[in-house]
Amino acid sequence: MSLSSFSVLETEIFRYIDAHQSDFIENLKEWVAVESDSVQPELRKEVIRMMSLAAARLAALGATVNSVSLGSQQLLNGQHLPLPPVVLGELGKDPQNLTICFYGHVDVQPAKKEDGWKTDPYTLTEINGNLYGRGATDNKGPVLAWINAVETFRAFKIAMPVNFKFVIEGMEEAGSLGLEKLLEEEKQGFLSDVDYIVISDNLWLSKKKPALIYGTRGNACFSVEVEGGDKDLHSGTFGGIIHEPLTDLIALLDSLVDPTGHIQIPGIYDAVAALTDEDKKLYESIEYDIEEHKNNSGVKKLLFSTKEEILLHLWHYPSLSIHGIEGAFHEPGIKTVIPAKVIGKFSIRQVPNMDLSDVKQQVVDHLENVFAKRNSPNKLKVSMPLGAKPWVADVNDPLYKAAKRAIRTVFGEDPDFIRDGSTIPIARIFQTITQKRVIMFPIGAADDGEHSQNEKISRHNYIEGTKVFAAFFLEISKLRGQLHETSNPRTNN
Ligand SMILES: NCCCC(=O)N[C@@H](Cc1c[nH]cn1)C(=O)O
Ligand SMILES: [Zn+2]
Ligand SMILES: [Zn+2]
Repeated sequence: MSLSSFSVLETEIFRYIDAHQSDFIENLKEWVAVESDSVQPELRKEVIRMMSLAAARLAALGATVNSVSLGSQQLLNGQHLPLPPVVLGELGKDPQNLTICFYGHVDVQPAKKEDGWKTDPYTLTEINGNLYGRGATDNKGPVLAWINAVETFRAFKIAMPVNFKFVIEGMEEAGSLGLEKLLEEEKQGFLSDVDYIVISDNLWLSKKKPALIYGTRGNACFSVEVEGGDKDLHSGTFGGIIHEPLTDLIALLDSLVDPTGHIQIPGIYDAVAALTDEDKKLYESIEYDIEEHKNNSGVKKLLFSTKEEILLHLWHYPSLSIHGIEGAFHEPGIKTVIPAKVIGKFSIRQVPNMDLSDVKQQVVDHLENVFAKRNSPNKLKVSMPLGAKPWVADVNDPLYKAAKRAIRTVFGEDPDFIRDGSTIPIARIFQTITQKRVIMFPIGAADDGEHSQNEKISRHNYIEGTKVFAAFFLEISKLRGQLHETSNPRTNN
């Protein structure tokens, strides 16, 4: 097929997508109606039902579908809960074509109308061009946009420009239990002939300007436990004569970060990669509205006032957040207790070239040092239950160039190349296992409110997102032959 016939085909394809908007929105409505909340055990059967719908949707496309069982998980109360299967789909096996593997998830965060939703979270509702509903942008909308784009090519009954593979999971919001093991097992099987992996599970930085994501931070999650005696005590009887575990813990937590956001753990910034000129150039050109970001957060003042400082502290530097204290009295009212054991939770977002085992050692050394100065007889235990490395891609990779061209075709402008301060651990896992390039190709806008009340995707982003994926397939098909001329994916530490 010549390049000029590509543009005729593109026009036809875009026309088809416009003409089928209502069908595509109806499909999203059907998916949003399933309360596939993976966080609450009582809704697990709905997640499993959602996986069957996703499998059926892929089968209707003509894909070969395998719903792989992951067994069960054991809850803290000892109860066993079935894990939803992972859906592996495959469409097309033309040896001339490149094979793109799309990863997405169809489980959602919890949502209740009384949390402050304007509409029922499980009834997709269009208001002023926005489609409101839980999962609309995270991640059911983007998964369906990809499927809509594949369906469009099928409708034209032409040779497919690429071979497709799908990995759709139902436990992303609960830590992707079992997925890494399955991907490891499929390294020589399902994943063996994959050329690229595409993830569309983040947002643009702006409401209007498209973006491609080339980096995410990792995360090191810590628990710090301070234990005194074996039972809670009355503060009237013991207050003033003992070392209180919660007082120790608050001192430990207070030692971690100063009021400017600077982490106080010695050595923590030592390995942070130097800022390159290329990074600086990318940051300067990014469209970013500080006021809008501040208003979205609901806070009165940010720690930094310039775009560059804010982006650097979200993407390029580690940050430390304190999340909570287990065992501390937190209910309303007064309770004059001294808790016997408390566990503080905090996490440190990881950037290239931090090393998780070094970070763990630095944290342990620092906390033990602070604790030692308190001369407390209490027991201190520090652990790192979760460690995810950062992920960075090369924006000069032909894959990113193909995505940029697709965006220009559909949106009429070049994307911003941005990072995401949060963590998508599966990107790095895919890259490590397959040794293939991963791209994060978002279609949702900055104000979509993932995980929040009134989550939405706009009709515009959903439909134009479908077109941009279709255009991307054509661009990828032009990469045949170039693939082996490029180097292996950049692996940061
Ligand atoms: N925009 C995508 C966000 C995905 C997300 O929220 N990921 C979690 C994963 C995580 C990290 N540490 C523990 N869980 C996140 O908090 O970044
Ligand atoms: Zn998501
Ligand atoms: Zn999410």
